[in-house]
Amino acid sequence: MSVNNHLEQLTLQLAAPAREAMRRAYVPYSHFQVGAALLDEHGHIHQGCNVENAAYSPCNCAERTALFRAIADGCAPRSFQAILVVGDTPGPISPCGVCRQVLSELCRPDMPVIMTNLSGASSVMTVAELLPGAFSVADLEDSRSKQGEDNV
Ligand SMILES: O=c1ccn([C@H]2C[C@H](O)[C@@H](CO)O2)c(=O)[nH]1
Ligand SMILES: [Zn+2]
Repeated sequence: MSVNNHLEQLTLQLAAPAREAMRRAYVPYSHFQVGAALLDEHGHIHQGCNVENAAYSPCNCAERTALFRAIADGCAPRSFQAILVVGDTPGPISPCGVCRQVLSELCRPDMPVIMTNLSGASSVMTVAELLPGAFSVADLEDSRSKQGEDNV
């Protein structure tokens, strides 16, 4: 299967579950519903919607809801095949910086992120393309090894 054909198949498979999740968004403040559908290595789909809060900062985006749900349900980090996100945006929805950081930790760098809107616009970027130079565990290791040296 060609790369484009594969992405079309993923889009067909994930668009409806993402839209279904979008309708469950809890958004009394922004009134902006977002849905996500995350495909795991076994072919199971984990849905996510945004969940807001009166204190604003605890708001959780649809992408992170799907990722955290999947991890809580026992999926291994970096085992996912693809995520599709949908919002009522003029063009394909763009994941926020926090979600890009979480995607970079929990998904493989080459995993496709399919960004769509309700009119059918769609664009695809890999996790690495969405956040080049992400802060990662490798950055922590360096500081940890230096701490280890200080402690001896
Ligand atoms: O990719 C995105 C962008 C925004 N939101 C949410 C966060 C907030 O609840 C609302 C408005 O920013 O949309 C998402 O869930 N995903
Ligand atoms: Zn986000």
